[in-house]
Amino acid sequence: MAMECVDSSPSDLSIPEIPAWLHSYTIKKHLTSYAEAKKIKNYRRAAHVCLWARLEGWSMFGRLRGAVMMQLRFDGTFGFPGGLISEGEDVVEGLNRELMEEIAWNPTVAPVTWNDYYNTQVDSPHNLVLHFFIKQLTLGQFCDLEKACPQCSEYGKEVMGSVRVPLYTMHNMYSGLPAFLNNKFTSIAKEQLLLSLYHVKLLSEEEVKLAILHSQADQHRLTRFF
Ligand SMILES: O=c1[nH]cnc2c1ncn2[C@H]1C[C@H](O)[C@@H](COP(=O)(O)OP(=O)(O)O)O1
Repeated sequence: MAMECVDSSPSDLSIPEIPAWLHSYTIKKHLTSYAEAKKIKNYRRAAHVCLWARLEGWSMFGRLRGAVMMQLRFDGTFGFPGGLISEGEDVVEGLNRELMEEIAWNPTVAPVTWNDYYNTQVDSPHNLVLHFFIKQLTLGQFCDLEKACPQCSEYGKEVMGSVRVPLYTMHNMYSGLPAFLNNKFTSIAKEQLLLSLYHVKLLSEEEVKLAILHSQADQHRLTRFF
């Protein structure tokens, strides 16, 4: 018997416009509205969130603009916190539950809500609907969360730790964000990272383009070398 699905989503969820140059690089799966995604049968649903905070200042490596959280997963890839939504579970409730398990998130402090919804992509080969959220925290909340992460129930199991994404590019034009982009990411997490950085204006169009270009340039150098 099919289980009744709880759904607290508002009827007017819209998808933010993605400029063509970014779309071609970041939208690797079928982009769809939340309403359309709800009609898809026999797919599992997952929800992940980019948690970030604004941060002014400089380090010895470059300008600090913000703190963006990703996590090293059990399989050695990077991804955003979140996970599979149980059958019949509301997406936002399921996401907050996953965050409690994976990063010791306290949903009473700053719950992820539908106001943080960003978009939905359908991963057909894997029968997965991927909902993505972007949530801004205060820097204090972000730092508290970083400290709490190792206390989560999945620490050392599904989650090997949280990381801050380096948002600067160093003088060699590779170290920092371009090098980070050459890590292995799960599913569409790398594309979601670039979308998030552009969407919340932590990076300009030019900076996103350069980060992509410099990460690719290094791959080509390595290919030539070997
Ligand atoms: O960060 C991500 N962005 C997009 N899709 C992702 C991300 N992390 C995982 N995924 C995909 C690939 C996985 O098979 C499913 C389920 O996610 P996961 O976090 O592994 O789920 P559980 O924690 O095991 O519930 O989503």
